[in-house]
Amino acid sequence: MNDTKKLKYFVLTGDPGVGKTTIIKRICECLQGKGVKTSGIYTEEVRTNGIREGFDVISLNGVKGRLARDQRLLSTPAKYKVGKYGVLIQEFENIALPTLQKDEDCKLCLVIDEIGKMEFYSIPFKNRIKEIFTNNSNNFVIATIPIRNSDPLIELIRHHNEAKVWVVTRGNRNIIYEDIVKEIFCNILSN
Ligand SMILES: Nc1ncnc2c1ncn2[C@@H]1O[C@H](COP(=O)(O)OP(=O)(O)OP(=O)(O)O)[C@@H](O)[C@H]1O
Repeated sequence: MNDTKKLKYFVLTGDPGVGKTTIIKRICECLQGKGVKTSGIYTEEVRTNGIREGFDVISLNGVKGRLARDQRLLSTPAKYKVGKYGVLIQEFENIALPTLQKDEDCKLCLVIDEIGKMEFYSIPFKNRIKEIFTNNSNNFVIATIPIRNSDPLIELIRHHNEAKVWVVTRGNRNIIYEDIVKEIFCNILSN
């Protein structure tokens, strides 16, 4: 029997640093090139002389802020930490939240790379994610989630009946892009 399930959520997971953000950027370029409206965020490692200092959050329209930094680089200790990194919630929210506004008038593709422990220290962000994955909007979503079991909301996303999840590996990261794009267009065009 054919699987005719309608998909709204296109989710990537995989080990840290395997290439998820790189794939999402390619997908966004492709969607934008075909006239699909996109909005959202990427997160990226920040390294100096090869040493990881933290992570930035970058909106699709190029506005950048800090998501987390090595505590030793912060003048004021952060309230929330993940490993050695202090999470800069306000800076993250300033960039991320405006990009994830409701937009019911058109077929918008929201891009959320990533939905994880650091980001969930922001309650407004977590609430918005919950809303995105539990309401009935027109929006499509491309998101990344951690490979390991974590927050119940992340597990809801992983097992959502309107989601397809791809596990990115070093073996498939150069070819998986085509399958994801095909699936997205199949669902966007048939909606
Ligand atoms: N297909 C690829 N071939 C070679 N190098 C790659 C490929 N994809 C990504 N990389 C490199 O691997 C590094 C990590 O890539 P990327 O940030 O996309 O991974 P990620 O899974 O999103 O990481 P994170 O878990 O930190 O979010 C980058 O330096 C990137 O240039």
